[in-house]
Amino acid sequence: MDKSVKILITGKLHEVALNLLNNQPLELSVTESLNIVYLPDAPRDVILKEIEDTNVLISRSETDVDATLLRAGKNLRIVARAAVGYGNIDCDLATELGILVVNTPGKNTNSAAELTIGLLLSLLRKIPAAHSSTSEGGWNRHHFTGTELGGKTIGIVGLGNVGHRVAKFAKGFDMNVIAYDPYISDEVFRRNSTERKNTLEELLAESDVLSIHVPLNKETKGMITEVELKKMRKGSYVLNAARGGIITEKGLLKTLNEGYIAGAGIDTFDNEPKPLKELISHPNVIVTPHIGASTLEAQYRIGETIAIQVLKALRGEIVDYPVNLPHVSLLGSGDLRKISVLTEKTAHVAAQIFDFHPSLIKLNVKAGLSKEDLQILKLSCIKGFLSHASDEFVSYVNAERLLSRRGIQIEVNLNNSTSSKNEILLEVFGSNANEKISVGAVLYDGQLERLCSINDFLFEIEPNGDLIIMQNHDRPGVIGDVGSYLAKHNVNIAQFELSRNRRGGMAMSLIRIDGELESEVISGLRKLPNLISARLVSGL
Ligand SMILES: NC(=O)c1ccc[n+]([C@@H]2O[C@H](COP(=O)([O-])OP(=O)(O)OC[C@H]3O[C@@H](n4cnc5c(N)ncnc54)[C@H](O)[C@@H]3O)[C@@H](O)[C@H]2O)c1
Ligand SMILES: O=C(O)[C@H](O)COP(=O)(O)O
Repeated sequence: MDKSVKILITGKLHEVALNLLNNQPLELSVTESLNIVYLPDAPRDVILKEIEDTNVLISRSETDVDATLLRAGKNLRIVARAAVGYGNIDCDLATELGILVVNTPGKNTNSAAELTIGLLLSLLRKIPAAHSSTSEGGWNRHHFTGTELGGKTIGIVGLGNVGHRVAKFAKGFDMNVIAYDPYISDEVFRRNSTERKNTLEELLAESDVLSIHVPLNKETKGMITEVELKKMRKGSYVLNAARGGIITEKGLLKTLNEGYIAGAGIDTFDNEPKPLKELISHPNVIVTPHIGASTLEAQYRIGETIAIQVLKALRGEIVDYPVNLPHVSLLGSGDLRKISVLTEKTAHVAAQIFDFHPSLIKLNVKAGLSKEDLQILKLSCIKGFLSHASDEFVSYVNAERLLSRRGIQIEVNLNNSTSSKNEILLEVFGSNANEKISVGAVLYDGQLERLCSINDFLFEIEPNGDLIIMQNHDRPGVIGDVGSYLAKHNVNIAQFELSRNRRGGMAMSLIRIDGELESEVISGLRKLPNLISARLVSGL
């Protein structure tokens, strides 16, 4: 079977990304071979064809990762946006399909903020027009009289990474900086020494320059129309290096034509790569072709980050910049990662040993973790539990959604303990009082994993490879019969653990085997004398 992972890249990436993917560093190496298909600027029909057997898509703003593309990507597991804005990705559908979306926030902040200031200086000092005129032999010193930045007020909409950096640069030019961002605390405004405006209207009324730095989404689409622009003072300027569509181009063009807005600097448009002709050719408009992130430095940082995100995700590790991983604080803690892996394995065992319809899962964890960490354990538990029973791809992304669709509740309890022995007890309940199973596991010293109980039976077995779980009457000869039977079928036993409730009573055995087991071997095992049940627990 071909185990290679196909990575389709549809935007231009810095070579550092390709180098990292091609020569994975030891600590990030993945077991599967990677088949990297690099098609920057590929037309849509080519992408639609290539996506069919793609597992990882790495894209930039020119690729619309819409429902058509996502649904065509039957094997798609990761969409990696090599930048910040993911308005061009149908994240809801990606979540529904269990596809992880990652991006690289903060890696192009400086470049986008510098371009914004570049547009502002160009606009107020008429640099592009002065350059064209002078390079054509003109010397029109009076025609190019401009306006200073110093003393003017810049109104920033969205005081996130880029907005905050633009504010910092603007202060360097002695501008007054005001900002509108209802989603951040007063503390952030204080830290940035930026004056908060509680409404967009207030901000518009006081700004000489309006600079947009919000993401494009349902709320921000069309948030600045002709009406909002007319709330600014006549002769004001507008900058948009965030996303086309936040300012309506029709409204902007109208106010420019009326001479109400004195000029605009625009890097991002409604219809890229074919923006509105009247807007880009307007004499008071300065335009660039969405190059806010296009610097060597930003592209290096983005390339490095996106390759690492993809490798981490392929290794099943927690990524640093998930877009659609719900409520998970971004964790790097080794202990948490190891406990979550063991939780997933414990849930995977539990999912293979009950004979009733589960209605409630209780995950009890004894470890030195914080309350926030419980979310990742919860997702690991669901992932381990459902991946056995579901044909759907179960990931950290869609785990909660898939569980609730099955009507199963989950409860996670933490007993905070700083002991070197971390304990996991997973209980699964059905709707009748007698329907309950439990599986316990322990992580010793942050590294030694052991499965330590199933219901009332105690063990100490490594949860790796395939396990046979067998119940039998505690009578002489059972172990011998099972050993000979497995040997006859060429099955090598790596570990055998027997536990019984009382002498001559019931016993349970866990047998860790090397290699894979044919299902007929398990059926045959069940027919041995004194055997009550035998199941194979695989995929650990
Ligand atoms: N031109 C380019 O090449 C380029 C480069 C980088 C970023 N961008 C774009 O710039 C935008 C900002 O990027 P960022 O890295 O600063 O993102 P960010 O997430 O750090 O900041 C966005 C800010 O907008 C605020 N916000 C959201 N909705 C708002 C609303 N309705 N009203 C007011 N504030 C609101 C958020 O609270 C947040 O503080 C994004 O759209 C991004 O795609 C463009
Ligand atoms: O959202 C972003 O980060 C910028 O718009 C840059 O996107 P791009 O470099 O993929 O065009």
